Amino acid sequence: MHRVLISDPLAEEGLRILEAAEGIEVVNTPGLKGDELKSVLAECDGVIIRSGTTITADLLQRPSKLRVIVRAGAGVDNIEVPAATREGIVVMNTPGGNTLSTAEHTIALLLALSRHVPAADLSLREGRWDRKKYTGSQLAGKTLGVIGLGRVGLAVAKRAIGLEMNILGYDPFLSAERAAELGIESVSDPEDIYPRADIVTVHVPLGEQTKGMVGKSQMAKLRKGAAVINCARGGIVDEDALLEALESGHLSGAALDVYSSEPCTDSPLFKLPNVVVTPHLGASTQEAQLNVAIEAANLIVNYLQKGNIRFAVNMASLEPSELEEARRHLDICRRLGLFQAQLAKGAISKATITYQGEAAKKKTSLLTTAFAMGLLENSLEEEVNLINARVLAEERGITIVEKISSEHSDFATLVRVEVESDQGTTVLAATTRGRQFVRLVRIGSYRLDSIMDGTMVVYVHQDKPGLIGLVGTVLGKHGVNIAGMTVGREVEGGEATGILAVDGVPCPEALQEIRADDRISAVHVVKLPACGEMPPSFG
Ligand SMILES: NC(=O)C1=CN([C@@H]2O[C@H](COP(=O)(O)OP(=O)(O)OC[C@H]3O[C@@H](n4cnc5c(N)ncnc54)[C@H](O)[C@@H]3O)[C@@H](O)[C@H]2O)C=CC1
Ligand SMILES: O=C(O)CCC(=O)C(=O)O
Repeated sequence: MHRVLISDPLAEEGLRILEAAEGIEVVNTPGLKGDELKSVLAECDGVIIRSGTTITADLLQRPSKLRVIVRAGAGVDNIEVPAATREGIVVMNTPGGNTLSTAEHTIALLLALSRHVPAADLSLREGRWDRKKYTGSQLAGKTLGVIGLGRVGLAVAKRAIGLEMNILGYDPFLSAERAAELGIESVSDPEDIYPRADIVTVHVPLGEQTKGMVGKSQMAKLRKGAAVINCARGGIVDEDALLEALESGHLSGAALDVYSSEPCTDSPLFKLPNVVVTPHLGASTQEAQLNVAIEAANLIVNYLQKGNIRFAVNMASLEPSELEEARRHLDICRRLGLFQAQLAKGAISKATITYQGEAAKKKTSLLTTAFAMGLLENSLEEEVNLINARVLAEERGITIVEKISSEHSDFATLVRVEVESDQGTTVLAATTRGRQFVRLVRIGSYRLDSIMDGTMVVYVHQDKPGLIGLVGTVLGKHGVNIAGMTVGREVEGGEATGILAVDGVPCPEALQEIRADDRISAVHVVKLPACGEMPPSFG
């Protein structure tokens, strides 16, 4: 049974999906905080949050069962994503479900601001017929500066074009050509927006680079009488600088849906009549809440039931069909990692993974993570998975380099790994056989062909008659049955490598006896999962 905590209010339709899902137990207790939240989280496999819950590193500390965090919404700034990644917890969001509602709310604030709707409303309710005081400004013909032209920013721009506004935009990922097609004049430096805009609206995620991006110097560049809207995240517009610019009369107004600390019920900005405020309502429509709740519920159910990952913010997402396609290669890479970990001597400092043929066309960053997972999974106390393996490798000073080779090889698909340690370099290469088997086709300079399955005895010996028999005899004497054998050599009479697939794990005495023969220079036992056996994160 997988337990899922709902820690913020979620639309009924999402709850119903969770309750109907097989093997899912729902813990619907919005509003938990501090230690109580931590102890409930530790007993849950997954959690669905909105903006009311902040997931800190402390809440994620092991021991905890938590494997997945789903944000029913777009912004993940209320989750310490690097800490989740470190603990192997996948973080997913539901982008798109609340885009239109948030864009509409931005337009609502834009209109309310330009026509003083909240102040005029209050004044009339208080018995004043003040028509002159609330003379506004027309939006048609004005310039709206849009910073961040992703889903919400573009939807805002499209709607503002409908209001006959001119749009000046900046987003590092939107080309000038595409912007022009959409009727947006794009600039290559956001600083160019401020002197030309009548109103600036931000639609970027909150992060190191965007925190305070509309600050004192940007406000100074704005024309006198300009206005600012923040419907993205508190802190992107510097609240102190905004207050100063409004109080000095340099800015004519501001509209805010989000605050640097939430909930926020007391701010000097709330005392200014030319500031329109709402309590983080951008996504608060029935439609948006329905969309994100259904999407969040489906994401968590599919992950917990089938291992499917979509909209992950801390790993490459794979559609179920892509995952099915990638599984064989994930399996090759993890097995190479497991093999390397048992073969390489000394402290590993670098691993270079080269993809050739079919492998080169896959999501290689994910395959590389599968290799790192295999390399570390038997050495560390903590769970190593497709989310945290690269971070854990980095933490241990292992540099992982990924290469794509267009060279022709004898195999339709080939993954080669070269692991460097303080005691030398180990090279392995593998390919597939059929849908289920992984074939090791190279160890160091030896070419061979061995199925990477179960327990294997790998030894390096002089290429002389009788040595394979000797190893077999010793293993037989110690009750170890040999199920298969492969030998690879460079030149006749030189050194060769043998791999025996064995039915049991040889005891230390048997290995000692084999090592005692000075014609055998190395013996290793490598234990791999049975063919086809894969971890849950491979789907
Ligand atoms: N008020 C509310 O209730 C809601 C607020 N939001 C906020 O709006 C933000 C945007 O949401 P979406 O449009 O769905 O995200 P998105 O990911 O589709 O768009 C964000 C855009 O910002 C751009 N960007 C990033 N750094 C930038 C920078 N330094 N300068 C200019 N552009 C930059 C990105 O290239 C991207 O195109 C979210 O991160 C969230 O914080 C989203 C939904 C509801
Ligand atoms: O959860 C909410 O209602 C807020 C939505 C939001 O801010 C987001 O999706 O980023």
